[in-house]
Amino acid sequence: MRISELGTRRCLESEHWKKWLSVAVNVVFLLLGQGVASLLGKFYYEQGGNSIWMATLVQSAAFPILFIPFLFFRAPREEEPTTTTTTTTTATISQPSVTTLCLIYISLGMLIAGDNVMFSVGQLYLPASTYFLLSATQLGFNAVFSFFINSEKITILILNSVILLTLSATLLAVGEDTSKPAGVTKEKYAIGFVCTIGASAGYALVLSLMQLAFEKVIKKETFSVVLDMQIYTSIASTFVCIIGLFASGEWGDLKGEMEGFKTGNVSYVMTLFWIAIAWQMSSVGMVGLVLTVSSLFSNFISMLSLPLVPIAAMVIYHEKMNGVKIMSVLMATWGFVSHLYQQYLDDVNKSDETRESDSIFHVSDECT
Ligand SMILES: Nc1nc2[nH]cnc2c(=O)[nH]1
Repeated sequence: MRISELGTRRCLESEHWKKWLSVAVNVVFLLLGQGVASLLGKFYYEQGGNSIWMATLVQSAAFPILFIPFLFFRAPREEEPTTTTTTTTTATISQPSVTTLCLIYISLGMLIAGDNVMFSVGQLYLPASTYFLLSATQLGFNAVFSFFINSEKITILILNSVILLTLSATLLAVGEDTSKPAGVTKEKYAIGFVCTIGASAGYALVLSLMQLAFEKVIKKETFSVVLDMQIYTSIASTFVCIIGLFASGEWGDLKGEMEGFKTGNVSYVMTLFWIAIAWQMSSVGMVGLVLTVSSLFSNFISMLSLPLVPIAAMVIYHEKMNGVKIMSVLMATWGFVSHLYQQYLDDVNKSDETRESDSIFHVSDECT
């Protein structure tokens, strides 16, 4: 083996480990962020919070905290097209125009705002059991969108993991509170029902479109691309929420909501503040996983946080785990391992293909 070939192989291996490390970090961000946001979101509603637009606004409004990593990881914008070198050819990857990027960020941001508002309505109007049941459709929607929009192969392992996690989320509904939240009329219940299905489909659509934008337009795999996507879509989404907050008249009720909050004013502000931070953390993980793995995997990890919440409640509040919840956690774990194993097989296949193409000595940007 030539020394240069050995160097390239080592470099490819190090890229491979970097990818898996980045996947692990994104999984932790998404699980932790989504878990904390869900627990605190529940607390907000239980303590007397009932502003749909405020609950939606906090899902995107803390984007300015991302300016800190943005300054460190910002890649200088290339003026020239990026070139990828092989020994035989020099491929040119053209950069998308600013107009194209703006259109992508604004439309995704508006879709995200729509999803978030439906997500908040569902949580406010539905009992936990119905909410879990309906949210369980999220992965099914994503499998369909991934197939049609992202041309993903739905293998037996992926299908197995989708079915297991859907069942796991469905099981969580058993034994949960089935009574309508106080003050929820039949009409509001129906609205909550439709909105939760809409949010499940909307979230899956957003993730698949984001993957499409990364693969077909942005064509780069860096942390700065994740930050760009998260910051710019959050700006658009926050803008929509502020309009909604004023247009709905909820703005005028916020003072009363804060004063009526059972644990006090400071607790009200702190709850919203930490919900907002947790959503940013979760969203960075969510976008990062769409970029490094796929929209389906990202949605899968979002859903995984559902059965993990009872475990967190057991550790933090010493709540009892019943048999059904244990089953739900075991199914989710099996589904997770199944999905991860598919990723591993895909990775091995990719490495084999790269090795084969070593004969024409293809070298990625980082390894030249
Ligand atoms: N519908 C929906 N919206 C979200 N926003 C952030 N996470 C989720 C999720 O799991 N489902």
